Amino acid sequence: MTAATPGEAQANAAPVVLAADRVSFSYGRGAEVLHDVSLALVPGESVGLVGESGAGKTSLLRLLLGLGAPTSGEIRFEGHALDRRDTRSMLAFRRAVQPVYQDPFSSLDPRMRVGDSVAEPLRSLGIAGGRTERAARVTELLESVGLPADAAERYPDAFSGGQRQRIAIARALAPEPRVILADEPVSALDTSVRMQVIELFQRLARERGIGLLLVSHDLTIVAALCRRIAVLEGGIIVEQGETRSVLTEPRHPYTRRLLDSVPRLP
Ligand SMILES: Nc1ncnc2c1ncn2[C@@H]1O[C@H](COP(=O)(O)OP(=O)(O)OP(=O)(O)O)[C@@H](O)[C@H]1O
Repeated sequence: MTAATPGEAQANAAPVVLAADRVSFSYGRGAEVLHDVSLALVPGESVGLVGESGAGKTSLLRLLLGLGAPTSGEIRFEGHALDRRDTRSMLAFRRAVQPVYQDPFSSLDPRMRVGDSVAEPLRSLGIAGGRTERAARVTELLESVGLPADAAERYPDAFSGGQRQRIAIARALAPEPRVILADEPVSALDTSVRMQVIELFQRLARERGIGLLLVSHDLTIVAALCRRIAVLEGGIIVEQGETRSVLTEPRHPYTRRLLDSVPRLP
């Protein structure tokens, strides 16, 4: 038996922050793209969501972000079904659940200084603070993702893809989220910086007790980062569990096929 890391110990005891509970979904009158999906996120634990293109990963993420409503089943935040009419709990939800997207070139406004981009959630989510307080918070956030404080005064085009993704992560951290939902956050980056950004996610999740859902088609990255894994095929979670056991003893033929398509796992 191996000792649990602090993140794991916390995860084992922590209550579920965000969950999909028997969620099915279709776009308009189209066919169902998610069928009876259940997935739970707890503070400090990283879950990898893997599956081939079209499996429904992004659709599930959008529902977990409250950007659409399930056709049946529920998205639950802190034990309650999301209710758009309840503005107070929706505000708490929007603070607590933050996205990080795939393409750091389009997710940052090129006309906004980096500091303003990072501070934007503080303003839009009504989080207290005057100018000085916000500036100090932006400095702290940029430093926590390994960027110099003077980055705040510059524009996104002064930064590489990896640095831009760090800026996007700093912005996601601004409202002190309990969960980050990351959709292929390193697949647009050079291979050489992918692991650095992944390690940053890992460190932040551990140090700040943030739950992370990492959508990826890359099993190597999920194996490196995530304690749990959920495998989605055709809108159905065909396998879910501890990453180590799922990847060493996959039970579902689809997981085996996914594994076979990876040249070598670390
Ligand atoms: N806006 C939309 N309207 C209608 N159908 C959609 C829409 N977005 C996605 N779909 C369909 O839903 C299914 C799931 O797509 P989704 O993007 O969630 O999969 P994915 O696993 O994230 O794929 P990828 O890895 O390529 O991003 C696909 O069949 C897709 O064609």
